[in-house]
Amino acid sequence: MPQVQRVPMRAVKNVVLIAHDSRKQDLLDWVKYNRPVLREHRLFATGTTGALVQAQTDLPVTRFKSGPLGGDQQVGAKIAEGELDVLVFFWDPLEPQPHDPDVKALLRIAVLYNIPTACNRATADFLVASSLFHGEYERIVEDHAAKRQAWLAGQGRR
Ligand SMILES: O=C(CO)COP(=O)(O)O
Repeated sequence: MPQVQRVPMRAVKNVVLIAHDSRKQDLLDWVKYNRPVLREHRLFATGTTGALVQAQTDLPVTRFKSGPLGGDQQVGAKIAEGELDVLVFFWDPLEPQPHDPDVKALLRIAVLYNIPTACNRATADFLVASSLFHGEYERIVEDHAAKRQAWLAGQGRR
């Protein structure tokens, strides 16, 4: 079984924003509403989503290619390299996409690397309100990791 590398956590998160066309307005509304929190982090996006975020907010965004042109695959590769921390991906649940295999691959990689992933506004709201975006998550998780390590040692395991 291949091992997934655990990457050190960053306090300033690298957040990637992606939305399919029918959900772009939803994502833009969410970004505008949460601008005060998001401006404290680094934003990334697929091509068209990123262009819209840049045009409608003053938030700096690092853009990958457009999703259908390989952008989802670029994002997946960055996750595998430990360079992205949070995925906000408002994908379209009603229409098939020409690049559906890329969408599935990206969602798979996000699960594999334990990336907090929001696919709708309710979940995105929970993430942005959570300790993840406010610098507390690292401490909570490190505490948990230390306790688990001690328990494993007590069991004679590593
Ligand atoms: O297709 C996408 C994600 O699968 C999004 O790509 P765009 O941001 O370029 O529209």
